[in-house]
Amino acid sequence: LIGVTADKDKDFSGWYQQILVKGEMLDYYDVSGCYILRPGSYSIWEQIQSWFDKKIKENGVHNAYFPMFVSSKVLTKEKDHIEGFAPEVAWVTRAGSSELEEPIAIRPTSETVMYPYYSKWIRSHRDLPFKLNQWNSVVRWEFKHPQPFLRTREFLWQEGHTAHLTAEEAETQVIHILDLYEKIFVDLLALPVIKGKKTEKEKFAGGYYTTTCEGYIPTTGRGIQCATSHNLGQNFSKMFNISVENPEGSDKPKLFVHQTSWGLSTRVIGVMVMVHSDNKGLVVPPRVAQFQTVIIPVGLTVKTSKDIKNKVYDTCKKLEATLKNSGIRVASDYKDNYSPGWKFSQWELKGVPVRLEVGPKDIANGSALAVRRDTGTKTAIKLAEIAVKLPELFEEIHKNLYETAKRNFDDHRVIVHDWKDFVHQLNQKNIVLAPWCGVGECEEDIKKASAKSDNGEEFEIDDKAPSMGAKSLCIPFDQPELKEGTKCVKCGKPAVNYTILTRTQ
Ligand SMILES: O=C1CCCN[C@@H]1CCCn1cnc2ccccc2c1=O
Repeated sequence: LIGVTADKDKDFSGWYQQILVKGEMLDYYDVSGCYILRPGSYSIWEQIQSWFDKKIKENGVHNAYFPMFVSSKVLTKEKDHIEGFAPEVAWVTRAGSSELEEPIAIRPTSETVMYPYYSKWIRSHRDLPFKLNQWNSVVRWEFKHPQPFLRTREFLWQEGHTAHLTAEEAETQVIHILDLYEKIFVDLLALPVIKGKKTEKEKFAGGYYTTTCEGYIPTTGRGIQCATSHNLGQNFSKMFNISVENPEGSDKPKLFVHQTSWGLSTRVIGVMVMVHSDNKGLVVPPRVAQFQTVIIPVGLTVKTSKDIKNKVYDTCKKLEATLKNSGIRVASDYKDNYSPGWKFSQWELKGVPVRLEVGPKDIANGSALAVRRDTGTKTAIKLAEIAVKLPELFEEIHKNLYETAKRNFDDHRVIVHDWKDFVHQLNQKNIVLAPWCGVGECEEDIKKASAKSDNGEEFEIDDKAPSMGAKSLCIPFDQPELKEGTKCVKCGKPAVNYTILTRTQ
C-alpha cells in the first residue's frame, strides 16, 4: 500500500477513491455501482446502528424483517407513487434457465411491502402507535455516475415506518427522528447539518411533507441530503386501507392512521470522509473510528540491547491491555519488517485519530508520545494517566473536527436577494439562502438559469454530469427574517420564505 497520490482540491474524485481503497474502507466490485464495505467502514456503520437502534427502541420502535422481493402487482399498486421511480427498480425475471411467470422486483424501499400487513395487523386504535424499523439493504438501479457510499446501486440503511391515531402524534414522531438524525451527524460523525423542509418539488411524492438533514461538501461547494424523515399524512393509509374504528364510537366513520417513514443510509460515511479527510488519507472522528488509537514501538535499532527491546514491547503490550480494559478501541503494530515512519503513514492513511509512539526514551519518562491525526500535534502522556487523558484527547479531536466543518459550512452560506449575484455565489462554492416565491415552475427556472459559469458559458445539464443547475436543498427551519415586500430572487413575485439553493453532490 503506498500513500495517496491524488490531491483533494485538484482531483477530488480520484482522491476520494484512493483514500477509501488505500485506507481499507472499501473495495471495488465487478458489478458497476456496487462496492465492498471492509471493516474500516462497516465498523462505522455498526457504531451508527448501535447508537440509533438504542434510541429508537427507547421510542417504542421494534425491528422486523420483511422480504426483499416485491411482486409487480404490489409494487405498482399506486401509479403516482411509483411512476417517478420506476426506472430505478431492479427486477428478477428468471431463475436458473426458466423464466418467471411474473417478474419480481427487488425492494427499492419497503412501503409497498409493509403496508398491506399494517392494514392486516392494525385493527384497533389500541394497536396504535405502531412502530417498526428495518435494518436492511435496498437496490436502486441508478444510471447517474455511481460514487462510493454516496450513490450506489445497493446500499445499507434503516427504514422506519410508524402509524399514529392523530396528525399531531405523526408530526411529533417526524421531528423526534429528525433530531436523532442530527445527533448522529453532530455527536458521532462531527458533521454540521441544516434541518429543514423539502419543497413540494423535492419532497417524497407519496407523502404529505418531507423533513431533512442537509450537509455541505466544502471541496465542491455542493449540498448533500444526509437523512430524511417524512410525514406521510394519510396518503398511504387510504391507499392501503390502514384504518381503525373510531375511539368515539363504532357509529362514527373509521379513522385512517397518520403515518411517518424515515431513513438514513451508509451515504453518511461518504459525507464524513469527504468533509474530514485530507491528502494524507482518511481522518475518522474518534467516536466512530474502528481503532481510536494505534500503539507503535519506536527508537529500536540494530544496536538496541535485547532487554531494552523487550522492555519496549512489554510496555506496549501492557499499554494495549490497559487501554482495551478501559473500553478504548486500540490497535498495535509490532511488525518488525517496516520502519516506524512507514507505519506512521499507513495508520495516518487509515485515519486513526491518535498514534501512540513508545520507545526507550518514553519508557524512561514513563510516558508515551500521542500524535493527533487531525492537527499532527504531539503530546507526551504519562502512562499512569493515559486511560483518562486519551479519552479527553478524543473529545478534543471530535470538537475540532466538528468546529472546523461548522465554520466551513457557515462561511459558505450566503444570503442573496438579487439574481445577478446568484450564479456568481454558486461559483464561489457557496450555498445560497434566497427569498423565494414558493412556485414550482420558478424552481425549474432557477435550475436552468443557474447552470452557468461566471462568464455565462452554459453547462449542459445531462443525467451523467453532476447537476450543474441549482435546486432547492430545503427550506431551513431556521429562517432569516423575511422583511415586508421581499421579492423572489428569480421571478420577482412576493417571497414566502427563504430556501437554500445549491448544486447537489
Ligand atoms: O426516503 C424514505 C425513508 C425510508 C422509507 N422510504 C422513504 C421514501 C422512499 C422514496 N423512494 C425513493 N426511491 C425509490 C426508488 C424506486 C421505487 C420507489 C422509491 C421510493 O419510494
